[in-house]
Amino acid sequence: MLTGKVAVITGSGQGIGKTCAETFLNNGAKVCLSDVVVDRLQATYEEFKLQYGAENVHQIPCDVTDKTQVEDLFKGTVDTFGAIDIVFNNAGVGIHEDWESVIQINQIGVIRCTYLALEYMKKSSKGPGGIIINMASFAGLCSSPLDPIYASSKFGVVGFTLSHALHADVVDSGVRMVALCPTFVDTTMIDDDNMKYFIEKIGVIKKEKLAEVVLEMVKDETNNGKCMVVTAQFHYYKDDFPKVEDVFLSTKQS
Ligand SMILES: NC(=O)c1ccc[n+]([C@@H]2O[C@H](COP(=O)([O-])OP(=O)(O)OC[C@H]3O[C@@H](n4cnc5c(N)ncnc54)[C@H](O)[C@@H]3O)[C@@H](O)[C@H]2O)c1
Ligand SMILES: CCCCC/C=C\C=C\[C@H](O)C/C=C\C/C=C\CCCC(=O)O
Repeated sequence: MLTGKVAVITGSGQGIGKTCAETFLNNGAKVCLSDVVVDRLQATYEEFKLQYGAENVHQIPCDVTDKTQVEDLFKGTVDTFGAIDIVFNNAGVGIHEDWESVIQINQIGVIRCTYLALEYMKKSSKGPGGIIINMASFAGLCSSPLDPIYASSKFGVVGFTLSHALHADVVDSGVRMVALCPTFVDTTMIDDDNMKYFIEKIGVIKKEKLAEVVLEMVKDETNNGKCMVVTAQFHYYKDDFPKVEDVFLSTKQS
């Protein structure tokens, strides 16, 4: 159970973010919903307020590319619920005509939210500690010619998360930092003819199943610096990323 815990989820007006919000609420957490699309956010907020009570759900519109809005998101959550224990940096876009905005939203947005959330969560700032889950993708672990920019943004999230988890600012902060790499999930993001071939080959993850894995990650207090891979068939922490000391220790001088 997550009773007494407070979660912030970016991009939670629909899709994976909305389903994870529902799973957290069902497990006793208070949730601050957030999205750049305000009418979608409002509709989800109204739905959850009826179902879970106004004391358990809050909404703050936020574009993760805007520093002031991200600051207002975390400050507003603490003002409303008293603290932040869980941040799910989920907001993202798929195939998009403007490649620079994909990097801005999917990669820089995650980095910005991580830095600002840490200020409210770390124990040295009298925060409660907790977990920051950064949404990447299986496309952040393999070459994906369908959309190299999307893949690049997600490789960036994996690299940042695994590296920042080991940074001096994080290791003693009481905050765990974890990356999430699902294959295709049943949201409108995958409504694209070019993806059909791959989807038929590897299948689709149900949002509800992915949300259960996210819940498992929240409850696992030993997962700092790990990367969770989720497929339609199984999920596991990928543990074969070399660490810098492994690379240097295994390098023979010629
Ligand atoms: N659906 C998949 O197959 C899949 C697989 C792996 C990873 N992902 C990732 O999961 C995340 C959620 O995707 P989804 O499938 O639920 O898609 P979705 O389109 O249903 O949801 C994404 C949400 O993010 C919001 N958003 C977009 N830009 C934003 C911004 N600048 N600021 C704040 N919010 C913004 C959207 O309004 C939307 O509500 C994304 O990061 C995506 O890359 C999706
Ligand atoms: C790589 C697909 C880019 C499309 C972006 C839109 C939606 C993304 C959804 C998921 O994040 C994709 C997840 C896993 C796909 C991984 C590999 C597929 C390889 C396809 C290719 O060869 O490009």
